[in-house]
Amino acid sequence: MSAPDVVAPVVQAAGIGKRYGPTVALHEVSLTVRPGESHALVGRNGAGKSTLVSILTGLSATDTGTVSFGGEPAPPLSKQDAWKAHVACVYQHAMVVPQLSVAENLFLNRQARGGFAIGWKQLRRQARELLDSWGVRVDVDTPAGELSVEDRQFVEIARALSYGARFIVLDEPTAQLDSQAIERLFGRMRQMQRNGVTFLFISHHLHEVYEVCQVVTVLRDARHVLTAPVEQVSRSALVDAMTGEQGGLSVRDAASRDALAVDAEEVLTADALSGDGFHDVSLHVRRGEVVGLAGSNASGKHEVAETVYGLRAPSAGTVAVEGKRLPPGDVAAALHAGVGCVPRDRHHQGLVLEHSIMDNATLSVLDRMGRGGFAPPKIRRVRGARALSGYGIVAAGPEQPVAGLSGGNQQKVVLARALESDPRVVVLINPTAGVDVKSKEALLAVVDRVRAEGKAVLLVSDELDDLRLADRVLVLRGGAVVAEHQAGWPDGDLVADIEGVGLHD
Ligand SMILES: Nc1ncnc2c1ncn2[C@@H]1O[C@H](COP(=O)(O)OP(=O)(O)OP(=O)(O)O)[C@@H](O)[C@H]1O
Repeated sequence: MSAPDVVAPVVQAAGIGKRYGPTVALHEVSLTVRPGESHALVGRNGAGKSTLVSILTGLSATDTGTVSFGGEPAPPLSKQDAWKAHVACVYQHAMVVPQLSVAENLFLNRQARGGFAIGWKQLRRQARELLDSWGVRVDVDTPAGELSVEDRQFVEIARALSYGARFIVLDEPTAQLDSQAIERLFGRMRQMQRNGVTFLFISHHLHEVYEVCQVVTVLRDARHVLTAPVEQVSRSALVDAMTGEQGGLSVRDAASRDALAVDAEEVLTADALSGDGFHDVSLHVRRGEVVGLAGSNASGKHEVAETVYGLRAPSAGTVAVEGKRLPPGDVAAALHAGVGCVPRDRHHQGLVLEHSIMDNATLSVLDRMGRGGFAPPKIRRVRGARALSGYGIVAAGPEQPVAGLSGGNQQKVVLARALESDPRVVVLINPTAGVDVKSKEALLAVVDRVRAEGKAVLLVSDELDDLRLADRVLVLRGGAVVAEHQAGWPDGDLVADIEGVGLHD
């Protein structure tokens, strides 16, 4: 027998099937993850990745098939502590109690184990020892809600390890991290891998799969289509496996478009804006122009965009649409003045999860569609159906609650909603977050169309592919605009400005 067969897989799922009503989320899916590897799980939005993870982590039951850990059958779903000893998933969204300290989050509900209570001093010491032992440098007294996304993820990983799990699922862990934080995460993953931790890594950024994983599994339309060492699968073969088509990807570059009309009038004016995390930022966006904002997460780019669409009030400066000043910090007024937005956090600012696609897609335009803010269901249904086809949303129909959509499909609903009101200014914050490579193309084509219609677009993104659409990109660092690049910029120049390093440093 060869060596790999001797060691039982960390996890083995065989013949997994799962339905949600009429939707087949998984059909006869199998997955084997070997100890010590970082195993990528990729697929288009709605392919079944999150559903598989919920089964592998004991959150939902399978309809068919089995799961085993280290060759032993998985515990019954009622024994959640036993699952925790095998596996944990770190999600994009925090699974910590924000008001409680890091130490409390780490040892919550475990203080009285074994019949004796642990004192606070001991709890803090244990927390510190745990974090130290995995090289996580976070103050244990910090309220968890104040942690950066990066630190919160490390704390959640450490918590999982403290339960004895050596198999960690990372569900789109890089989605909210800037490039430096991503490098730190990957460094930490490699280090933990050397210490016997196995990862299942979900990402829509395929280059990350090549950077940090050794094996990749592809799901497509609820089915397993491929498992192979990453060095045996080219990027285009991976995209083909995900889409079931041949032909790779194409993203348009703003540099290839006709130049803006010289007399295109200014639609969005932000004048000498200052606020929490930024100062003296001015923006002038004309009809049919896409202006990109780039920078690290601490650069202030999100805060500037959120001030433009009224989520934050500036401490100084003004925002105007077609010369009319907007009242500060008033989202509703910005919306009425013609500002549509894709917010940073779709769960808290973007969607009403328990409502249907058609309700969410028409949310911001209700007052224009019918008396008293209630659109007739027929109109909502038609518009919902239009959103499904126009944005390639995978769903049972316009009446499906948004909560039952995959993450990427939820993001498409947010974009549909932002544009439904036919705004003059569109503020997009990470519009392709969580969106699969192929859908990304379609969404970026929407941005191109919006520009052609003469809207002014402010596009905040961490992704160079997204920023390629911009006629010019402003780079923020330390809350101020430090550089401006016209379309056609070389990647290296933009990245150097974002990171604040000279190209030849
Ligand atoms: N709670 C639910 N109710 C109804 N349908 C659901 C539910 N959860 C998932 N689905 C459906 O199951 C299918 C698989 O979804 P899943 O979330 O596993 O996809 P995914 O691969 O994780 O996608 P993404 O990359 O967009 O996160 C989708 O068609 C989705 O709409």
